[in-house]
Amino acid sequence: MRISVEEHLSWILEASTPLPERVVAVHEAHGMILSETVRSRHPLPLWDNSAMDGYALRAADLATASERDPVELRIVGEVAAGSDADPTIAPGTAVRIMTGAPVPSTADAVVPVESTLSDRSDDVWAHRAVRVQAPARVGTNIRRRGEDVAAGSAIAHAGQPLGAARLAALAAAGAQQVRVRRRPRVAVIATGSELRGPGESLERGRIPESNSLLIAGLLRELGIEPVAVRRSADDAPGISRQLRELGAESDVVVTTGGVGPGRHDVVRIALEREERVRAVRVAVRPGQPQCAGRLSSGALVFALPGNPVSAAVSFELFVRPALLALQGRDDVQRIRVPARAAAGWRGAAGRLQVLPVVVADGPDGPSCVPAVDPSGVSHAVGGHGAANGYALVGADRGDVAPGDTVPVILVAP
Ligand SMILES: Nc1nc2c(c(=O)[nH]1)N[C@H]1C(S)=C(S)[C@@H](COP(=O)(O)OP(=O)(O)OC[C@H]3O[C@@H](n4cnc5c(N)ncnc54)[C@H](O)[C@@H]3O)O[C@H]1N2
Ligand code: MOO
Repeated sequence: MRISVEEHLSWILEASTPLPERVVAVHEAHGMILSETVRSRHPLPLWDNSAMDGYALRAADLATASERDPVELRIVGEVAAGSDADPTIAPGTAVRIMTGAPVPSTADAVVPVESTLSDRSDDVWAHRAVRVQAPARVGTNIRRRGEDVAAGSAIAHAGQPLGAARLAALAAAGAQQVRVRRRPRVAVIATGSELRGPGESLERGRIPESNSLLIAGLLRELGIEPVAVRRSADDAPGISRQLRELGAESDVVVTTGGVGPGRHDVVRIALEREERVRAVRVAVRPGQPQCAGRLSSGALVFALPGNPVSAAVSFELFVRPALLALQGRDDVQRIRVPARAAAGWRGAAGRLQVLPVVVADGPDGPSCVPAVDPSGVSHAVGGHGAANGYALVGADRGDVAPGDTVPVILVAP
């Protein structure tokens, strides 16, 4: 049976019920997914403040100001950022003010220092009196209290990721702690008797193990530090034991290799006994053989094909969305952007083609070029290393001609 990517993903997402919530300090929440609505405790900005280093004054005083006939205002004080001073500005006076400092309640405009003349030739800042050569409109260079965010308005919602900008917004809005979903505990097992670790000798038939680095790295790019990263020979009882052990102490176990129909494809064989795990063939290239579901020991399992690019594509299509859904993320799909194919390639008739590409920006918008030979993608670990995205060519689309527009997702961190 061959099922579509959408069908396999929706089955996976149904099983990916959100993990428990916990309250964490805002400064420890980077990369987590919010599970509540957060409202601003106060208006942003907190008070009317200056957008410029300059002079707070009364706009009416400058009505007649011109280059030929500057208006002179007497300096009656200074307000720096952090100061709580509120000096009174009577007609004909001004105060020196710095960016971010509260605007005195009797001022209604700020004129930047560089549009003024100082009363001292050796200094840009006026000492006793400042001369202004042009009128100013009421409100000029004043950032009004609440113009960015009103007090009590929602600043972030459940399901949204806490990236740097959103965390900064929460801190500015007075949040100290936030409710988030716990991060999944994820274990990784790279299977295959041919695999060798760094520095081990590569006799005929042996190859350097790379999938554990790939999967652990993709997890880290999601902010998840794997709880275990292991290597295993093609030994069914050994793999069953590891799945039992790791499945009991993790939320998710990701394996690579051993899901094909071969005599040594022992992960598939070990998982045959698991009632809630299903083995399917998905209409995608690469990444066709997939096993996924829930282990009797408790964790979700994703048994990905061993071919390195197949493993990477499978992670992108199925594991990443599941890890986000476990954390309650509202949007588990990447944004697709159209890119111009700088070279053409053969499609994957009847299957979704997920082709590693190098995406570059240019004067005509994004373009992409295959990072690997499109006729032999799944094993091409070397070329895949240069890819920063995947072109998604629909099952019914056929070949891609140079200059065609194709949807791509950007995956590089
Ligand atoms: N008769 C058939 N043979 C194959 C089929 C099929 O339908 N019928 N499907 C092919 C497809 S498509 C894929 S994908 C693979 C699935 O393979 P397995 O999951 O069983 O993976 P392995 O056989 O263990 O390995 C495949 C390939 O990848 C290399 N590999 C595995 N693990 C690693 C690792 N950790 N680091 C680096 N490289 C790894 C491994 O040496 C193999 O070259 O089956 C096809 N065959
Ligand atoms: O489906 Mo396999 O993943 O093409 O190489």
